[in-house]
Amino acid sequence: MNAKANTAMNRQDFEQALRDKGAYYHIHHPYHRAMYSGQCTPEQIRGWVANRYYYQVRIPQKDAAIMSNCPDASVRRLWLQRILDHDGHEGDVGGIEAWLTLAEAVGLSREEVIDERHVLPGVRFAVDAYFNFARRATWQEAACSSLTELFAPEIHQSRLDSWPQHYPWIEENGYRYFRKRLSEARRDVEHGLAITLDHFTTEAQQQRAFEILQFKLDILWSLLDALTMAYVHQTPPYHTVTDQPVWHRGL
Ligand SMILES: O=C(O)c1cc(C(=O)O)c2c(n1)C(=O)C(=O)c1cc(C(=O)O)[nH]c1-2
Repeated sequence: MNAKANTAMNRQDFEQALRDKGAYYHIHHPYHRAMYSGQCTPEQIRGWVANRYYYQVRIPQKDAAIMSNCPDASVRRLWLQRILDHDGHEGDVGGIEAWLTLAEAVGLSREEVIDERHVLPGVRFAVDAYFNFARRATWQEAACSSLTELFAPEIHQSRLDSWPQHYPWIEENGYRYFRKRLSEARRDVEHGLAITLDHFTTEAQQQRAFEILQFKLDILWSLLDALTMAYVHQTPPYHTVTDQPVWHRGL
């Protein structure tokens, strides 16, 4: 037998190893833990919602980038649904609009969210790293990077279970986004996972898949680190020299 035996995991073990990466999901970040244990101030909730808006608007652009790199129409036909989920279509205002409803429900104005004045540079850089990866990676690698969605239904559910009781000042209609994502994320991940299990079949490829998934976990964690500096430690960028939000609003 060839001395260089294939030590790749079988499909089932590979899927389990990808799922095990959930140990590093941002559900465990102190900022999230504080949010669903009721320890956040209204300002901290608003800061998270206003900054996460940048993720919301970038996600469909990211998905369009993946589609532009994918020559397979049958994959594109399914992937397209992600863009419709966020941008909306007849009968559904879409996730970006639902996020703006959440923003208003927590006391932000649409205007201050849409103009991205609250988006911290660290958040922008983290989200843009995801977008830029999707642009330059193969569509299979980019699909793999979406697999943090394996863990997303649990985080949306944890907000639905805990926020209304801890934060009675948040208007009920704000929760629609989280409810909407419960089924959408499950459907997305079925597709993303099938692509990943089909494509990453050698040991080296599977190691690459773990690295890609860790990259995405790093993005989500870094986003919350930036929020922690600004809204928990009260040390936003340039705090040693000014209390003004002088950072750029995106180029
Ligand atoms: O609220 C969250 O914690 C969270 C996490 C993630 C994720 O794991 O990337 C997504 C979402 N939400 C989400 O709402 C969403 O639409 C989404 C799309 C994607 C993706 O990578 O394509 N991730 C996520």
